[in-house]
Amino acid sequence: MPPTTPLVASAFACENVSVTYDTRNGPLRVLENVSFTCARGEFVTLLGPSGTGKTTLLRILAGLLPPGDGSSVSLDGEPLTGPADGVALVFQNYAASLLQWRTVERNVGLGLEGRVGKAELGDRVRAALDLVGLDSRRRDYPWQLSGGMQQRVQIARALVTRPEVLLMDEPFGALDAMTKAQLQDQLLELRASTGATVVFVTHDLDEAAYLSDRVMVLSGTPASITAEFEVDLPAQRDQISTKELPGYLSARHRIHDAIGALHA
Ligand SMILES: Nc1ncnc2c1ncn2[C@@H]1O[C@H](COP(=O)(O)OP(=O)(O)OP(=O)(O)O)[C@@H](O)[C@H]1O
Repeated sequence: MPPTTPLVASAFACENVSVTYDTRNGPLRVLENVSFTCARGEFVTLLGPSGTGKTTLLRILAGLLPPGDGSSVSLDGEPLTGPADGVALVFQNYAASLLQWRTVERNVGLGLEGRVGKAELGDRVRAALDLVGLDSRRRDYPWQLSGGMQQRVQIARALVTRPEVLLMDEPFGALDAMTKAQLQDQLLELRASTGATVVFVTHDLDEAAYLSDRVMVLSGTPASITAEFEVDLPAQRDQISTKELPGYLSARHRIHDAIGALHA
């Protein structure tokens, strides 16, 4: 019998990821036997109380932190041994992530400088800025932009590398509700047009229900995945009508119950 091939290949496969930090007060076990796979093109959200290890897990997926002994993490079937090509990170703190003395276009082009010719660099930077609606502001400096615009610059900087995977750590956490909703929709459009895999960290359960294909709740000390479910919604989402669908309400309830159970 021929070997069975999965319908959708895994982007990430994590097995028994455990992390212990050395701290002044001795070893701190943060993650314990975290195992999951994430399919290519999937939008997976990590949710959980502050300090449970969501950023730690994202840093492992980014290849910035080695998984502990006995753990394995692979990307597209290859063991992850460091930062991989095709993986981009977006942080919550856009102001600290952008170089304030460089123009918007020179911030966006940073990761490509010296790697592609000048003409290609210019074209790709403009295309990325166009995707986030900021081409007209390319000669401005970050400090001349609103918070939402600065976050879009950070997203453009990730997109310019044409990532297959976007790792996003509370990217909209510091934004007002309207800007947040706009950027959520832009992210869904970008993801639909690029087919990128997204691993997204948030504290916002509405955001998790609206954006995700799957939600994983991380909790405990040390933390593990204590709840996980699919979000049953059409790929095309809308801030008003999607939030009236039974699939959205049910996802919201389930996340609420999973988080609520943590405080019981
Ligand atoms: N480099 C480090 N050295 C020592 N301890 C660390 C380090 N990085 C994180 N920690 C600790 O590990 C735990 C998990 O931190 P992490 O930032 O991964 O949590 P989080 O779930 O992302 O938190 P939040 O939701 O507040 O951003 C915390 O107790 C934190 O203090």
